[in-house]
Amino acid sequence: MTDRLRIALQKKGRLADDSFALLKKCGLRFAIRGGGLLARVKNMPIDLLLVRDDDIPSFVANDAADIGIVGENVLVEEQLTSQDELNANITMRLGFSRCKLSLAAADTGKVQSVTDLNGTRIATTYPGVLGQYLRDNNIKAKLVEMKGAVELAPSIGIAESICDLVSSGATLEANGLTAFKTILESEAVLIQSGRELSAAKAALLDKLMRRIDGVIKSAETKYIMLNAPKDKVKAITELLPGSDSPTIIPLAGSDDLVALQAVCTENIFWETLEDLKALGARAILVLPIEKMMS
Ligand SMILES: Nc1ncnc2c1ncn2[C@@H]1O[C@H](COP(=O)(O)OP(=O)(O)OP(=O)(O)O)[C@@H](O)[C@H]1O
Ligand SMILES: O=P(O)(O)OC[C@H]1O[C@H](OP(=O)(O)OP(=O)(O)O)[C@H](O)[C@@H]1O
Ligand SMILES: [Mg+2]
Repeated sequence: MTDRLRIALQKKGRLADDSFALLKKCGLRFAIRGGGLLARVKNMPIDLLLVRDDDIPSFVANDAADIGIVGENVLVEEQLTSQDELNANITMRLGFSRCKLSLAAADTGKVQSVTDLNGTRIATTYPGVLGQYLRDNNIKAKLVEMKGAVELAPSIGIAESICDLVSSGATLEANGLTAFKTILESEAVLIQSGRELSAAKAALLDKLMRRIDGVIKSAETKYIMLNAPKDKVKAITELLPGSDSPTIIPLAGSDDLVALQAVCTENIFWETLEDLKALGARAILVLPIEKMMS
């Protein structure tokens, strides 16, 4: 096999754009064109394999790709349904494409909670995860497997409830359904097999993972600058999320005010700014951080 690191990515769909954006923020230069199934990264020995998301775990497990980006839901489903043990595991959580795999039913139907599921039919595209949940909870129900549009199942009379992905809840609402139990929480994950990589690929993967880590951290991290009364510095510092040692600088021409600057590793909400202001902080600036490496 070549010494270029091969990354399997979803070609088109809910994961695709965020996966491409993440790699671009890590400094990879590539262009995704119409029908291409393989994209070469111009400035690093990396190839991108562009495929359906369902194929990503098995491609990684079978050495068609070194790593992949896929929804945790798809990985777990493949782990539970593949004939042999799937040689693909999570190396890193990526924090985007967050969704839940939930059980849902119509408000007016006979299924309102988990205890009503015995003897009913549940429509799903996740027979592996749902089957495992039912076995673990000793529930006997019939699975109706569908390839998509699962939310339609109750209204067309082929199931009393469904088990499908929920994010905003808009699709459930549009179909008159309400979720009553989450059985899996999911986000995009970086996956890898247990096979050893060549030294060159391992070093490249290490570098890529450090950059991904930096991109994820910097997305949440902010730099805050403000002027504060000297006697309120301690109270103000305690309000700053995820910041332990701010820089304090004297302000020219002022004995009672100082400038305070700090890196906050968590999001700063409007409420925090209002609380800072109430403590006497002024000229508050919150700035994004483009890159970070610790
Ligand atoms: N509404 C949603 N909000 C956020 N993430 C979602 C949502 N729906 C799905 N996802 C995540 O994105 C992944 C891909 O979803 P998508 O709908 O693009 O899959 P697909 O139709 O199976 O695509 P493919 O054509 O690649 O097989 C899902 O497996 C899940 O992890
Ligand atoms: O809670 P919501 O924000 O409404 O999202 C949930 C919907 O999103 C996904 O489908 P998608 O729109 O990707 O369509 P598909 O299943 O046909 O690919 C999922 O299968 C749900 O139907
Ligand atoms: Mg798919």
